[in-house]
Amino acid sequence: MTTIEAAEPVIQLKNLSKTYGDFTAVDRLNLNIYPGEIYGLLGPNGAGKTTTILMMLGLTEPASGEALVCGLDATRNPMQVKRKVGYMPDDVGFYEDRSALDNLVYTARLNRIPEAEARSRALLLLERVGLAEVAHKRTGTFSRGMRQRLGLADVLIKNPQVIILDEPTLGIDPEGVRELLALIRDLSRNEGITVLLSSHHLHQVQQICDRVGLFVQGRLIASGDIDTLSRQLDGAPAYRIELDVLPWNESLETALRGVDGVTDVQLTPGGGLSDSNSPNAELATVVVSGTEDTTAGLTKAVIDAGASLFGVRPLRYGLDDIYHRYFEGGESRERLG
Ligand SMILES: Nc1ncnc2c1ncn2[C@@H]1O[C@H](COP(=O)(O)OP(=O)(O)OP(=O)(O)O)[C@@H](O)[C@H]1O
Repeated sequence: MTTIEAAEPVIQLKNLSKTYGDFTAVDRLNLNIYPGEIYGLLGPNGAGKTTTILMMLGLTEPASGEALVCGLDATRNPMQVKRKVGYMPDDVGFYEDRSALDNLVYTARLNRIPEAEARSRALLLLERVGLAEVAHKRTGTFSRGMRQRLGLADVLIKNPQVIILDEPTLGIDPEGVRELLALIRDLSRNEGITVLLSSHHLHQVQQICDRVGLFVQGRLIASGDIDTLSRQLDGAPAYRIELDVLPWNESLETALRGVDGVTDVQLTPGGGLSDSNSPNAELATVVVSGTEDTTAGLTKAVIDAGASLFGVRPLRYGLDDIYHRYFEGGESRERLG
């Protein structure tokens, strides 16, 4: 158990299911999200992300199971949950003919924040999300990126413990995405806010989330940090290490294959580099896959074989690799289920 997991979860989903007629949109979902975490719910369109979020907010009733948010059952206490949770839907609505400031003050009023405090808080938040200069402009003139930043200010006005963001980066240009993600990360790190965000953008999720859940056809097929996810890859080797060695021969290959934890050794095609000290010899670059970090064993094997080691580079699986393996491999998905 990590330190973060020693704390009480802020969000606890227990065997949560949702059906529409015969169709199961969310299937026995179990998930804990801990204080201050940024958790990414990652999945393709129709996977059930929005339905799950709506159940956490008490906006749609589960067929079975429980959604506890800040210790409250969301289905039974939607109003109390609403006070503690800021929710930003994928398309945030504002009064288009009113200014950014007016919109925020209006939300503050709805949340029973006293008038004087509402205005100062709104101005502070506009500053925080980089919209201070357009505070008095009508939101109808705002770009998608500006609207999302205003949406973030809008959910923050009531000082929530948790923010839930549904596809927050949808339709924003790359620079806008970068700014919004930096802002979300900053909020989490500096203010201890717990963040759940849904997305189908792998790279974005990978940049800011502490943990990620892969959601497919209503089921969470894997959850964890990037390293844990890669280890869960249905027995596939989680570690790859690139080595530059000289000379490359069969006995060195056998030695490397014999190291504990090694599952494969592949010579990189065209990976040979000239060694400046012996121009006639070529450095070989090999990729060694394994179920664990085999660096120490590989280094020893190269030296014991009388060869020279010129480079060792760990290659990590990106979330992209992981995502595609899960999403493409129907067969392995079955086995995981
Ligand atoms: N009110 C509804 N009635 C019937 N089916 C629904 C309803 N709401 C959602 N669904 C279905 O449930 C499944 C999950 O939908 P959901 O919107 O939760 O997915 P999602 O992962 O959020 O996808 P997206 O990224 O497209 O929003 C989809 O197949 C959708 O068609």
